[in-house]
Amino acid sequence: MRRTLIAGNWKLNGSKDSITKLVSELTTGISAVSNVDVAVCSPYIYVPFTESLLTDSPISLGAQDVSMHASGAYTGEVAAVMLKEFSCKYCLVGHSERRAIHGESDDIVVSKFKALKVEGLVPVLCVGESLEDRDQGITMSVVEKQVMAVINECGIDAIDGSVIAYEPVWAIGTGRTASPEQAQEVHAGIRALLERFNKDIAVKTQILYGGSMNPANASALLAMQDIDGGLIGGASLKADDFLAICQAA
Ligand SMILES: O=C[C@H](O)COP(=O)(O)O
Repeated sequence: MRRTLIAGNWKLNGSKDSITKLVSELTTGISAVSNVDVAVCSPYIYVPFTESLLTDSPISLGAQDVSMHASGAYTGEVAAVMLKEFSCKYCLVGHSERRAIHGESDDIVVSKFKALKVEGLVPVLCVGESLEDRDQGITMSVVEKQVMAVINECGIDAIDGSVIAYEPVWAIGTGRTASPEQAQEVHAGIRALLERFNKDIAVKTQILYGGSMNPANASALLAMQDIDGGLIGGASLKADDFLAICQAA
């Protein structure tokens, strides 16, 4: 049986003060949550600070991005081995904001995915279609292409121990959520794709939904058969909302 994972993506938000308050509220409230894996993905600069605040907490730490390189003359980059040194368990790769704003291609996403696997971090591979893609009826082929980029280069075994997050671009930060049925259809499609290569890995892999998930819609989304958790943006910045989503799971 797959465990549920609720991961907060703080994006470019926070300060020492606000993170101290948020993590304090989360670590207090998390005792009421059971049978759910919970993680927060901090901005790089606050990773060590967040690590110290999470000491002895069941909440795992994650990062939002990683360099495809292990070391060297890559100004401004942060390597997977560095994230590991500060207890990051998870790291996002291929978030739509990085694909769209920073021009990250599938090739770059795959290289980052590989860099994380080398260091034993859990990549959270983000995939999803734009509104235009959905209107053209090509949602599944867009998502399959993004997942296949990793399988073609790294092999299906690399998906084992990784997480996939389906995030329709049109639902991110817009308040517009995919309906549970729309999300389930894509999640089932992703699982069917994995199953073509390896049934066990398909059954084991956690597939998260992301895109305006909040306390009001979380239960219905998380009740769907192939939705194994959430990647939460805006609502992860408010402890009450994030904890309510964890409880809904
Ligand atoms: O990584 C999180 C997603 O981009 C969802 O963000 P959101 O919950 O603010 O829509």
